[in-house]
Formats: sequence, structure tokens, C-alpha cells
Amino acid sequence: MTSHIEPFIELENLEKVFTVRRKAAGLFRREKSEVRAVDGISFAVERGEMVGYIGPNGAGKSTTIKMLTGILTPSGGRLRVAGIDPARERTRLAQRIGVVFGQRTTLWWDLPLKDSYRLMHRMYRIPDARFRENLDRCVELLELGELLDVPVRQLSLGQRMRGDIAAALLHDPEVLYLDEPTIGLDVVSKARVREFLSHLNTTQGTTVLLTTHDLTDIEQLCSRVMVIDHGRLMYDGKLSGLHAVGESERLLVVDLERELPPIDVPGARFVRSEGPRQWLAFPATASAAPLVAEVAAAYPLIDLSVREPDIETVIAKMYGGTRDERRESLM
Ligand SMILES: Nc1ncnc2c1ncn2[C@@H]1O[C@H](COP(=O)(O)OP(=O)(O)OP(=O)(O)O)[C@@H](O)[C@H]1O
Repeated sequence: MTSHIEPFIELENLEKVFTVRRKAAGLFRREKSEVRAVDGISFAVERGEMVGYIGPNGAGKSTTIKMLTGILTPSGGRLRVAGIDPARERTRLAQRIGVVFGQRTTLWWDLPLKDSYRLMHRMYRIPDARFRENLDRCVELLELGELLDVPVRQLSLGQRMRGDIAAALLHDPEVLYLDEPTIGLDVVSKARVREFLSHLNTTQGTTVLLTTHDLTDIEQLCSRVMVIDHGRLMYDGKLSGLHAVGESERLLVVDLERELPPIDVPGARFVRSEGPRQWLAFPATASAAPLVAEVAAAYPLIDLSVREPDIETVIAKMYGGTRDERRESLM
């Protein structure tokens, strides 16, 4: 036994290289090429942290998560989750982690929700009392009561997602990996999922690693965010710092009573207009309140809303070039 406290998740120079064979000129020739999906990533996450793991499409997020669960074996570097090497002891690790993939379900499609839970009860050998306690808590907090007898195929996306989150938590995992848990959900379902995750983190101390394209998920849930691009860690810190590095802007969408010339107020830049609606950009690090007050005082308003920059835009600004340009440079 070592006496010092180890971080709960620890990556040191982690790598994953895929070899892809592509059809080349000539009938039987195939060219081999390498994709460095994860290209030397190091970070440590303490127990109880809730961390956002973000980046553009193809950045290497899912590949990292697959290595953290033991589904994929690293090509290089070192990896530990709760002191366990995931690829070598995948089954032992499975007892301690929960995984939710927003784009695919771990539930049995044709079975009522509660039957999927019963199967998990047996698969994970969860003690009866513990299972019942966890299920009751999830049913209450995720409002699953009326859905337990419904076959999974008949659930809406938001209901299924809540069902999947409960499924990942029945065996009391110490760490939860969430890959796009709010993708495709309506505003109300997103809010419910976020509220639940925040509650889980504060009451159970569950360590959470969250991959998402929705900046609001990160803003509302994570005190720390890591950005990866081209398989490398580009940023690790507070979300506000990311905005500053990316020099990103938020948008104020203004609905005027009638079509008017571009709004001119200090601290904001006119972007475009469409009839009586105008879009103004202002620094993401600035508060919207003074700007809203200025616009409201000087213009006949019907409505106002603030749009957050999406992560892809922030990242594109951080490293220059558009997403498509970066994607092209990958090929
Ligand atoms: N099994 C595989 N074989 C070959 N290449 C792969 C494989 N899995 C992933 N890749 C490649 O590795 C890179 C990283 O992919 P990954 O799925 O980890 O990205 P991501 O950040 O999760 O993207 P997204 O947001 O689109 O899900 C991409 O270039 C992808 O094409």
C-alpha cells in the first residue's frame, strides 16, 4: 500500500494510433496509413470532480473514453482509473464505473425499462437492498415511475436518456463517463438531466467526465474543462479562461418593434439583421446586463435573448481556421 493519495483518473502521455488501410490506385493495392486519434494526452482528475471533455468532431474524445473504460487498449502511455489499468482489468473496473453514450442505448430495446434494470441487477451482482435503494432514488429523481413498464423502443429520446442514466448508476459507480448525454434533447429534458447530474455529483460525490457539444452543459455543471484537438490536450482550466483564450463572443438577439438601422451601442458589434430582428456580438467574458439595459433604453424592443457561442466556434477561434479547414488538414 502506498501512503500518498493518487488522483482518481490519471493519464500520462496516453496514445491511440489506428492503422487504416485505404484502397489505392491499382486493383489490389492498399495503402496503410496511421491515424493518431489520441496523441500523447496527460491529465489527472481528483475524486469528486466534474470535468468537461470537449473538442471538435474527430478530436479523439470517444477514443479517450473507450480507453478509460477498457474497451480500447492504448498504443502507448499510462492510464489508471481508481488505481486500475482499464485494458488489463476491464471487468473489475466495470464494477466501479458507469458509462452513458447519448447516441446509443445500453437498454434492451424490446423490454420494459424495469426488465433491463433487473438484468443489470444480475449482471453486476448488485446486492438486493442496494439495488432497490439506487433504483428508487433514480426513479424518483429522474421521474421514471410511469415509464418502468414501457418498452424502451416506445420511449422518447429524453425519457430513454433518463432511463440510460439510471441504468449506469444502479451499481453505484464512483465515476460516470457521459458521452453527449443531452444530444437531441428538448430544453426541458436537458434541464432535467443537468439537474440530476449536479445533484448526483454533490450528494454522492460521483466523479463525472462529460463530453458534449453543448456549452451550456459545461457552464452549468463543470468547474473545469479540457479541450482536445487532433488528439492533443489544448486547454485545461476554467470555462471562463477558455472564452478569454478563444476571444469568443456571445450574441444578443434583439427583436425590435419594426425594422430599423443597425443598433449602435458601446460594447457590442452589429452582426446582421433580418427584418426587425438584429444580431449583436459582444465579448463572452463581459456581462450581458449593461448591454441589455442600453439597448432597452434606446430602442423599441419586443424581445431579447442571449446566445452562447458553441464550442466548435470557440475552438476554431482558439486555434485559427474554420472547422472545415482543420478537418482538411487532418486528411
Ligand atoms: N476504429 C477506428 N479505426 C480507425 N480510425 C478511427 C477509429 N476510431 C476512431 N478513429 C479516428 O480517430 C479520430 C478520433 O475519433 P474519435 O471518435 O475519438 O473523435 P471524437 O472527438 O469522439 O469525435 P466526435 O465528436 O465526432 O464523436 C478520428 O479521426 C476518427 O476517424
